[in-house]
Amino acid sequence: MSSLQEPLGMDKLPSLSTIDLFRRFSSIGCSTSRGDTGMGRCWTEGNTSTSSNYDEEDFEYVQGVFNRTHHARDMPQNRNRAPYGNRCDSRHIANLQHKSYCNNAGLQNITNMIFKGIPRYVKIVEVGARDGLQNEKNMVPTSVKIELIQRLVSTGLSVVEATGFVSPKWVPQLADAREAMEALKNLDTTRLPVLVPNLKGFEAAVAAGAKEIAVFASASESFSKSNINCTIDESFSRYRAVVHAATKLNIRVRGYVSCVIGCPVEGMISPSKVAYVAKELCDMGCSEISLGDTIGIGTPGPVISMLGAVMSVVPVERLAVHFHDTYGQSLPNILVSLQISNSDSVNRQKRRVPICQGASGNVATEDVVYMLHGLGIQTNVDLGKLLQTGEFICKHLGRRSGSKAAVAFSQLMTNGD
Ligand SMILES: CC(C)(COP(=O)([O-])OP(=O)([O-])OC[C@H]1O[C@@H](n2cnc3c(N)ncnc32)[C@H](O)[C@@H]1OP(=O)([O-])[O-])[C@@H](O)C(=O)NCCC(=O)NCCSC(=O)C[C@@](C)(O)CC(=O)[O-]
Repeated sequence: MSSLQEPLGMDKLPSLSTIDLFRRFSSIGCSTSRGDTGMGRCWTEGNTSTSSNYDEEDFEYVQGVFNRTHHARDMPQNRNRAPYGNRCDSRHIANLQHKSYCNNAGLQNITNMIFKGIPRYVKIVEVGARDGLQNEKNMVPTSVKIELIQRLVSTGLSVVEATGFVSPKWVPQLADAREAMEALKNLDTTRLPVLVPNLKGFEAAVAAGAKEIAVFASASESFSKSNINCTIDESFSRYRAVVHAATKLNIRVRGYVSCVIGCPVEGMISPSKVAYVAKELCDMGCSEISLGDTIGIGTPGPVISMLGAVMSVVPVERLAVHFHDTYGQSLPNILVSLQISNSDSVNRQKRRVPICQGASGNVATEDVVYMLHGLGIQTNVDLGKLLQTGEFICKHLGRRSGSKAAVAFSQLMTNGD
């Protein structure tokens, strides 16, 4: 998760502040549902109630229509809350957003039209503990990594990539992979894949108790050589051996493709090259192919072209996307990926289960979950807990949260009282 990085360009936001934007956005729903205006009142409803329950409206997006349901929900009465505590819980935020849509007929029609076909559930593969931490200059203590993963698991995430069994000479930050896996061996409710570059890494991963692995190829020849010291075709030979060994042990293998949009050395990468690498990984037995915009150069147009090419050779239900946020494009890229992977024109026969990967070290998973919940898309992730987890790791790294959702929420907390 990428609360690890400083927010990109937060100091260059337009004059309208985040809180003002949020107030404007949410006030439609607040005013019509309770005859009140402004965010402050909306927050107060759930938190100053003297009753232990309050009525809550849920909206479910089913086949192009938002359905409204009522239910009572326990609410704590204590207003001394954690920074991203109860008032920022994801259901509450999602409700506010749904109210905004649903209480305005025009907006609702537009939403239904634009998001027709968007999935109701998105699986998030969290990669912060590996992709986020691998580039940290200062060594992060193993105990902090372990606590980070435990906290991520407690948010409800079903897959948390834990570490990598790569060369410690190349990636010193992950030199403690064995110790980390040892400490996590009892976390059997959650899948904890680990990155593996070759058979040596695979053997070390299995010995440390890994039950799922990920191999990583590239669509750029130059990136392959600089990252794993071999050509793309050589990497296929290595990975075939790894997948073969993994299959014998019933170990699931994910396959990454890096540089799916562009490469720092080669420039733009052709969609057909990405499709070729993705298909090779798929054919050798990778159960899921994660398409990585490693340098975050993608925008929705090229992403659509790339996905179009890949989906013509790999079943869409086996695809995941992994966007870095270098130029602030990750959220639109995720959204457009979900839309195209569910579009009627893609495949009318199969039930599609698109997967979104919260790419770490860059886009914050908090921001992804915030966006998805705002659209009524389920993730199983508790946004409040995720924000606290982001705060935890940022504190250890000695930096501000890079999550825009976290920044927005802390401003809301300050202004809401
Ligand atoms: C692939 C290698 C190992 C080749 O590294 P090499 O130096 O070419 O390997 P070698 O076979 O010549 O061996 C050199 C030494 O490394 C050892 N070695 C060999 N393999 C291992 C291993 N698995 N674990 C530990 N040690 C290993 C080996 O035993 C030997 O030790 P020595 O005899 O000198 O003492 C190296 O280049 C490497 O580890 N690369 C990984 C780099 C990395 O992790 N990069 C970040 C991944 S992020 C990414 O790719 C993108 C992604 C996935 O996040 C998606 C996206 O963002 O788009």
